Amino acid sequence: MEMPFSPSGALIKHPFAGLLLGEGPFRESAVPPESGAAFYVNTFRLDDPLPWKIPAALHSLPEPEDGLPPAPEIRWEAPSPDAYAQVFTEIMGQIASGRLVKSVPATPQFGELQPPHVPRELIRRAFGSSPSHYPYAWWTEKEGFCGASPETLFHQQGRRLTTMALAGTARPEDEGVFINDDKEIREHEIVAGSILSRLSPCGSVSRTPRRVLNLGTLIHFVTYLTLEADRPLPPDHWIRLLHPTPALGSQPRTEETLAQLDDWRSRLRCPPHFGAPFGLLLDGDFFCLVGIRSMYWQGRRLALCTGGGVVASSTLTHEWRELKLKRETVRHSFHLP
Ligand SMILES: C=C(O[C@H]1C=CC=C(C(=O)O)[C@@H]1O)C(=O)O
Repeated sequence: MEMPFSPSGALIKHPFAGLLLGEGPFRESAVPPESGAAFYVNTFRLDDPLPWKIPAALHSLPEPEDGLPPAPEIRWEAPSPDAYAQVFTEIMGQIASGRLVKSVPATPQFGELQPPHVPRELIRRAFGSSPSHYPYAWWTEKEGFCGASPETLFHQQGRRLTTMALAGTARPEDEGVFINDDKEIREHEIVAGSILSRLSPCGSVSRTPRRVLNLGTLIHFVTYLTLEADRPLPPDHWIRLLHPTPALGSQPRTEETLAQLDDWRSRLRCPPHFGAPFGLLLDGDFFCLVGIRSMYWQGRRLALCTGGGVVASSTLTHEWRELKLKRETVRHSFHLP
């Protein structure tokens, strides 16, 4: 497939409809359209007043053929552990004082894409990732982002909402100890329990037992949850109810803990869209990803951002290694060295 792409666009892989490309220019709206297609693009803080982006045209793209052009050269800078170590210490202090149970600091590695390549070429490289990943992208002429996320915030079909708790990370070869690791189990159960308690007042909820999701280069714990809602509610309601789950946000989630996380993220220079909901509304069906495993760009400057859950038993070295492991996974999903 030739690389499109229109000067502005959006792309997502939908579980049933496949790979869909929205071509700009987009009409922006505070509310979703009654019918047709609209992308939902917002920041982690949900501060875009017009998050519904209605494309000029929507195209279905064929499954990617094999074969990619050689990888573009990217000059990566070594990520600096100092700011991360400082934030980690502050989070552990908040946990020790009982004000916080969990938080998810996220930090980027910066790089410079070398000419003649442009970052939009990266989008095509994320298409061919495994069936457990959903490629997504959003771009204008000057900036954009692209990733392949294994995490859905929810999929809304009528009154049914399917969602997941995805948290707890290890290398696939460590699965034997991972499944017995109290810290990873606790990190996961904080997320699953929080989603369950947010959804329970809204209807009848069921959850699967915790299991291991193998993504090839990483494993996670995953729990799937399904809600049959008592009444139909618009996508924005569910976005605000669920985002951020403690897989990306702080537990407990209060104005104060959200503001604190915002401060940590900006000190770590985390891109504003990292971990935000990214979705597609298609005639009443709304599929929404959590925007992780991604790269962000302005001009040729790139940021590859990753985060990881911090709980009472976390250690700095372990967390720093996990961020590195996740960055390697992102590079792998973009077929980059
Ligand atoms: C925040 C990220 O991952 C989340 C999803 C799965 C496992 C996670 C973890 O174990 O910390 C994170 O909650 C990321 O990849 O940047």
